[in-house]
Amino acid sequence: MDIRERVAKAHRVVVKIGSALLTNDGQGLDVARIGLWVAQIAELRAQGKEVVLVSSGSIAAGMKRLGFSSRPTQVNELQAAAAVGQMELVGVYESHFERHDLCTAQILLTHDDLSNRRRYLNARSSLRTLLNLGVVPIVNENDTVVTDEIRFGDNDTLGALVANLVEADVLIILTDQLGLFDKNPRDYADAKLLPHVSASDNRLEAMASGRAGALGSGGMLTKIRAARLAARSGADTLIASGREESVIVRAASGEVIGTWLEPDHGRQAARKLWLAGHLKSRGSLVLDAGAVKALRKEGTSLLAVGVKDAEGSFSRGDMVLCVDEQGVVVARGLVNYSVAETLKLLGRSSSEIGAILGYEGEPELVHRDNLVIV
Ligand SMILES: Nc1ncnc2c1ncn2[C@@H]1O[C@H](COP(=O)(O)OP(=O)(O)O)[C@@H](O)[C@H]1O
Ligand SMILES: N[C@@H](CCC(=O)OP(=O)(O)O)C(=O)O
Repeated sequence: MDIRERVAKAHRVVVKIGSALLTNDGQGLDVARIGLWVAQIAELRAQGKEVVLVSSGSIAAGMKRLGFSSRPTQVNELQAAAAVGQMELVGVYESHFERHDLCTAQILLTHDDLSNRRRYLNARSSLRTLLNLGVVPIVNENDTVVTDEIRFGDNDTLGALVANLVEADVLIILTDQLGLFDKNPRDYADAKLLPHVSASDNRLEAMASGRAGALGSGGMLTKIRAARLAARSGADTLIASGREESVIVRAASGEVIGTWLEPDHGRQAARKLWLAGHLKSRGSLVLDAGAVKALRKEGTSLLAVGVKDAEGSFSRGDMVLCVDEQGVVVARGLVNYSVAETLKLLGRSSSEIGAILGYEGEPELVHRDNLVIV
């Protein structure tokens, strides 16, 4: 099906609005423009679509309130700015949405919330309930409690994980550029806008310099990765300028207004989506060529016989990366044995596990149900 047709039929849309845009390049929250986006979201709701809003801006708004002239680098100052700014942010949204008779809800998430299976399922159920009740959930990272270990750091990733969580059809990422260019338009005047790309195209990274604007955090790189993550649940992603007239309504009708990043494979099962969203790993397993092939081509579990080395400080149940002998990540999964046990099992067959460890554990190092191919 053509992208226009597919997007126009979308029932569930996630809209992510970035810091650079929300704060009008550091001048405090752009209240008037927020009003325009809210009116467009209200229009989508009137068309019967469900919308989740992922909004940045708490740190930038808090910075202004607290009189910081640049984004703090210390975690405690970032946390303080976020706590102050989030109040203002949700206040502005709530008053705009109220004018359209729409109810909003604040959802603050951390990476830990989504990597813990029980909390992930709770977050999913709350979001779905709110959508069924006609509420517009407004999601941000819970910056006040995060430390580097457990933060997403950029809201593009959070937007994609929310798209996975609610199985959205479309993720719209609004930023301060017209879309994805073949090189950074801040640095190159001749950069060309790309209207359509495949989310999995591995040439995209090279086009996106990691450099973000003064207020944003991830630049285009995190937006491309977000599109790939969203593609796992079948969502089309649009990166577009939040300053274009009626951008949200036009985007949701499938208009080519920026860059569409299309999924090129089918929707993954819900449990695999949760695994794919597990972004922090505790170690890695080095696979031989036979194991790489078995995982990629045959979708098998990972057995110790195909593992040559193990690194890190993982315990049973932790997320580990499966890499090939050149260090390229092939898959990620939840491991059944600690690093100390894994090192004893390297290259050994499953039937030997009991004799080596002194107890009978699972025959696989990583079961295929707990494994996602990257
Ligand atoms: N190839 C590219 N195309 C467009 N923008 C790019 C590219 N490479 C890097 N960028 C930068 O990414 C920035 C947007 O990311 P960011 O500042 O994190 O915004 P946001 O707060 O909206 O997430 C742009 O202002 C631009 O300087
Ligand atoms: N959670 C942070 C947003 C982090 C951030 O700047 O993200 P992004 O808009 O993706 O560049 C905040 O509300 O300030």
